[in-house]
Amino acid sequence: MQVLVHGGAGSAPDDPEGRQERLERAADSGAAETDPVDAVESAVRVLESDPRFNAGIGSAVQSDGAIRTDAGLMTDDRSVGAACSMPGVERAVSVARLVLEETPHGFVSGEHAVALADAYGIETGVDLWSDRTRERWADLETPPADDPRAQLEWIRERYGQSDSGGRTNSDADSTEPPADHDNAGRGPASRGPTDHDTVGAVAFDGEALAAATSTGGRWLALAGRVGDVPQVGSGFYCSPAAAVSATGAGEDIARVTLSRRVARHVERGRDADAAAELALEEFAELTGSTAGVIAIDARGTLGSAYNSVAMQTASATRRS
Ligand SMILES: NC(=O)C[C@H](N)C(=O)O
Repeated sequence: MQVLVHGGAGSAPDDPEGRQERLERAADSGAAETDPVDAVESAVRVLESDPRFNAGIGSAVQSDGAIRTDAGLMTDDRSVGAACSMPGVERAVSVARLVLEETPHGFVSGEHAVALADAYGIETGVDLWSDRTRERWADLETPPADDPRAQLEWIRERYGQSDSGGRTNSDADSTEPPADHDNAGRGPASRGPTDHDTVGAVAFDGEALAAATSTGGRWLALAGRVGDVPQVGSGFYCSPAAAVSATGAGEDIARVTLSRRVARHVERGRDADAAAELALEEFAELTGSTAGVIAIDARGTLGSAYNSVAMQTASATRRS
């Protein structure tokens, strides 16, 4: 089994070594499985349970103060499962798998996805807050949780343009270096320190492929916002040619269906690495935005590309 994982495209992360270790552990855990679906689920779960990543525990907080998780999973026979907007669900990837395996649907949302998870024994009601997200949220002057207009006003200037500390665009561009100075002067989508950290995995056992992506979305997003991650072809995709997982500015990834683009380039003859590079170039040209992708093709070639400051990846291979 070959497994490649990512820990999100974005700014330079805190504790890169600790995160890298966890990514290696996730890849190893996936490679120990004998089925690619088990492999991507297992790898993603290792990352969802780690508060340093924006998936499961430690996920981003939406404008009403709630944390909602999203995930998508796909196999090379084009079976798809996705679930979104799930408060209290750490193992979003397992709910995506449940949708794929147990329902005639491809995508289930919100309270119904949570109820479905609960009915099938996936833990719900989990406290997804980490110390880091609690502190960051407490530092913000937040709008009333029951006023969507006030929330929209509040996020309008902040979403994708400032970090979770609420600095404005002009603050971030000022000569005074912000705390996360690694981000200063970069594209808007790279500024939020917790805007990276979405997680994903792709796996290949020599015959079959699978892809999965899981996230808490992005900081300073309107309550109920759903990004690319659970949208098939955008945050994840798998065809007989390649399995792909994407990360980055979700609205921009979705409008160019970034993951599908990578698989299409493999279908037309490129290997996973060249396909990832090419799709990301197209993405950057079309949107001017920031993202990253990982991919594995049906020859077992691994690929990755990103145009953010950082995107950590890890891979593992285990012969069965
Ligand atoms: N960090 C991320 O990758 C965020 C994710 N793509 C979203 O927009 O929800």
